Amino acid sequence: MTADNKSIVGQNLNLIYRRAGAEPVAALQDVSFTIEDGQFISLIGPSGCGKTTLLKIFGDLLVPTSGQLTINGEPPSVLRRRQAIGQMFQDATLLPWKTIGQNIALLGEIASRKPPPHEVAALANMVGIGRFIDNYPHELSGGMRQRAALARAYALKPRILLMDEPFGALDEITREHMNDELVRIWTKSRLTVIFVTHSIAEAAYLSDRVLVMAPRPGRVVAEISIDMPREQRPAERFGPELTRCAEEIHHHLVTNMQLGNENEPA
Ligand SMILES: Nc1ncnc2c1ncn2[C@@H]1O[C@H](COP(=O)(O)OP(=O)(O)OP(=O)(O)O)[C@@H](O)[C@H]1O
Repeated sequence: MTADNKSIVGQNLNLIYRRAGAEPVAALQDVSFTIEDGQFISLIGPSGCGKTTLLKIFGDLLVPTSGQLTINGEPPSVLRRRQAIGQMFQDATLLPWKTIGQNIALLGEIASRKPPPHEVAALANMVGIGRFIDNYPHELSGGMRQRAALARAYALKPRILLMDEPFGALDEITREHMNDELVRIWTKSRLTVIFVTHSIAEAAYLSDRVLVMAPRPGRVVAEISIDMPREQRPAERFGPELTRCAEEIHHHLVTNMQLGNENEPA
């Protein structure tokens, strides 16, 4: 595995949570991968396998106990200081007293790079909520609030976008629609996406590559490439090729499943 400046490289990442009076938890053990710049990667695995922990290492919110992560040749801390890491969560986390436009501009404003109104309007249009720029979050549906959160993340022009189950709270059809919207927007920008999901179908549909994880200790047990061209996927959502990929993901999840107690030491 070689580190170059056009990829994200994780080398033997270990993360142990330690708390006084409690058994240490091996949240990640020897996790290694190479992700090409501009790829769409999903992390999937049962609860407690370390997906959020890994995402936090990408976002420089946690430092690995040992091992190294470099993003385009630099540690996550450098990208974070440059505001080059965008984030999106299951909850849109919009400020309720600010309009959608103000929410989209918020992170830029905090970073002293407040986007001008035409840029905010372009971002809102990009995610399909241009008409709602002066509305407040409570006036929008869950899917529309997630669109606003996506525009807010894009406002900083990040190189990498970390998404932690962003569509997990949406109904199935809205989620499918948001998947297509995300692909449409991502295809134009081609930033690197690390996407955490519990949905096998979503992982197979969205990704260039899926990292399947298993718990106790948290580790990557399989990497599955999805080679189907993007433009074919909407018509092939339930077709044989994506179904075969979903079955492969399912196989690795089930094979590595440990029916254990979350309270057991790793
Ligand atoms: N701050 C912490 N202190 C101690 N243990 C923690 C801490 N955060 C997470 N853990 C433990 O580390 C392991 C991995 O947690 P993590 O949240 O990364 O898993 P996950 O795959 O994202 O789970 P989920 O799908 O439920 O969100 C779990 O056993 C969890 O209980």
